[in-house]
Amino acid sequence: MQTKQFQAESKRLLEMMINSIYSQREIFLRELISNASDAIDKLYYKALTDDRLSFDKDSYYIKIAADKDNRTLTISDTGIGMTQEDLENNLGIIAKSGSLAFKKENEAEDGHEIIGQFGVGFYSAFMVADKVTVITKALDSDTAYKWESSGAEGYTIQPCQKEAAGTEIILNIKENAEEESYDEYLEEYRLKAIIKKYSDFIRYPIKMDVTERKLKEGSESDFEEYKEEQIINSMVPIWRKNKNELTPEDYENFYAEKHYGFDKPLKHIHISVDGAIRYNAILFIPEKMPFDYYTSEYEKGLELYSNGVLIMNKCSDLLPDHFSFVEGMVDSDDLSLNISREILQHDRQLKLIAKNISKKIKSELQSLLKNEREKYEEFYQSFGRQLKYGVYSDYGTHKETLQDLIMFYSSKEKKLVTLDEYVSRMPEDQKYIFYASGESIERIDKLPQTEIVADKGYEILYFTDDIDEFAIKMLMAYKEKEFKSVSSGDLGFEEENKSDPAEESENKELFEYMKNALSSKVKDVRASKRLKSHPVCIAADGQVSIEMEKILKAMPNNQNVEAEKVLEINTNHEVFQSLKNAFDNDKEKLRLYTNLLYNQALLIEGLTISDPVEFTNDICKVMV
Ligand SMILES: Nc1ncnc2c1ncn2[C@@H]1O[C@H](COP(=O)(O)OP(=O)(O)OP(=O)(O)O)[C@@H](O)[C@H]1O
Repeated sequence: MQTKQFQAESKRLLEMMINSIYSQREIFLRELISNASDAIDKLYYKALTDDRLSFDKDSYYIKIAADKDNRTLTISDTGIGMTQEDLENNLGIIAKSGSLAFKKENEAEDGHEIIGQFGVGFYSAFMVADKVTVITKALDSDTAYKWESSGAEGYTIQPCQKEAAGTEIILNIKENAEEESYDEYLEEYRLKAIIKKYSDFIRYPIKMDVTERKLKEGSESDFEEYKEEQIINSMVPIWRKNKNELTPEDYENFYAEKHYGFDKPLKHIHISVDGAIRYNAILFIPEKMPFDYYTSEYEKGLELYSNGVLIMNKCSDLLPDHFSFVEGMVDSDDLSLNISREILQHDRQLKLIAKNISKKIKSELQSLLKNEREKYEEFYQSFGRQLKYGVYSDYGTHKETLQDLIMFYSSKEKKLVTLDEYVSRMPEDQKYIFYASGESIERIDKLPQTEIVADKGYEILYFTDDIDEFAIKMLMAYKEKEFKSVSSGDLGFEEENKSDPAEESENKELFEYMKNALSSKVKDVRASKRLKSHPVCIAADGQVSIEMEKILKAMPNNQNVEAEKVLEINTNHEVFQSLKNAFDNDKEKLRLYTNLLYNQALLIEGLTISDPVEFTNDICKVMV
């Protein structure tokens, strides 16, 4: 018989499983039961949507049988089974290759990380077994097949005998090693506990022959043992259970079993609605960002069930983009089983559910922000960008919903603050909500433009994400207070508007000369009203700010949009005296100084200078 090779990635995963020192080996049973339940689900779904098939719920179950003498543990199901081709495709290749490829760079060699972070499914059997045999017969098929593997060297497939459709997975449990005991996976009480812990809500009965004791017939003190088939799980789906009966661990186990995320959820939301629309939902706000979250690979959506039957894995219509990080499921009796994606989009019920869910997520986030600030900030580190993106997208349609959930770093508080917090402590004379944009908090801290606003004692919000300024432009104002960049032309300060006409006309020619020297690079050169200790800065007139220019330039379809730059000179700085002297005595020197100041201002802003060699030559000219 020919031994076939595993696909390279499967082999690696398998080796990790075999050598695993993962502490939670017990999850293999959860994985195998979950696969069995999925297989019955598939059959159930088929029967419900195909008139030729009938589904008698009672004859569908999962059975767990331990045989201590032969050291085997068998998990059988009466599900849809697998064809020879299915066996090749499902058990020889891993579907989640993307996650494995990602983990390659990060994982610990023993596979600890990968097991903890991703559902490893079928292969987890190799954590406890040194040989795995799968006997399966697909629905509508005449032949059954046996798949067998003792590990990474490969697997065999051959025809075999099996009466009914379904799958039987036989694990040859490893011998105990020095520090590892595997016997527990053959113990009734242990298996029962594992099933209860992870698979209690599985909708099909998980049966097991359990040893019970009874009084011997005719005796009053002698007991005898006997075996009795029992259903171990309660079979009530967790989402149909009363919230009061459930513990946080129940939700965490459900999250892990469903592979919603590789972290522990930050928060769960259990919804039961029984009114014009009826549905149950369990939603999770993850703690950590999925590795592909901000990529096009990420698929948002909730699992959609109709009366307990899974009809769609990722129903994207249930979640708006700004809450795309939410994981979970919705079950409604009011949806048709035969529903297609296209029909779903227009389904009134589904739209109502989606709207309802959105409201619920918002209010949960608000209460998290109010009552568990630290947790919210943790959440915000991962998904804040998505919320800000939500403010900006769809022409600002969702800005009202989201404006109280977004936060920015505050110059005064040195931490994230909400817009409401900012506005509520604004001094009476402060007209605007001030913000400054830059690459990082450290860089913004040093921006010359922030000086005068900070000196007035006003708080400044730091915008460090690409999306920040775009979102704020969409918001325009919060509680009637407009947003104002510290770099904008008019900061609305009284003294700013008081200028000395004599001084202005005196400097007019100098600035005109400097502007011409810089030709089209700047729109204007003027005396700064915001600089205190720094000699120079660049400000932007008009709609496009310097930060926005940087972002737009970095985009692949860059339209060459540029900010209208204004070079601002601090007339109280000593450098200004040098400029005046040069203007009176040495125009060539003024030209040199102008170029230097302009390039300095660009560098402070984090912009690139067009000719670095010329810039360094200019510095040398000043030195010699
Ligand atoms: N008991 C079973 N009956 C029928 N098919 C099965 C059974 N067990 C596994 N399979 C098939 O093998 C595939 C691979 O299983 P595996 O557990 O590795 O990943 P998965 O279940 O697809 O993913 P996940 O574990 O993340 O849900 C399944 O998708 C299914 O098609």
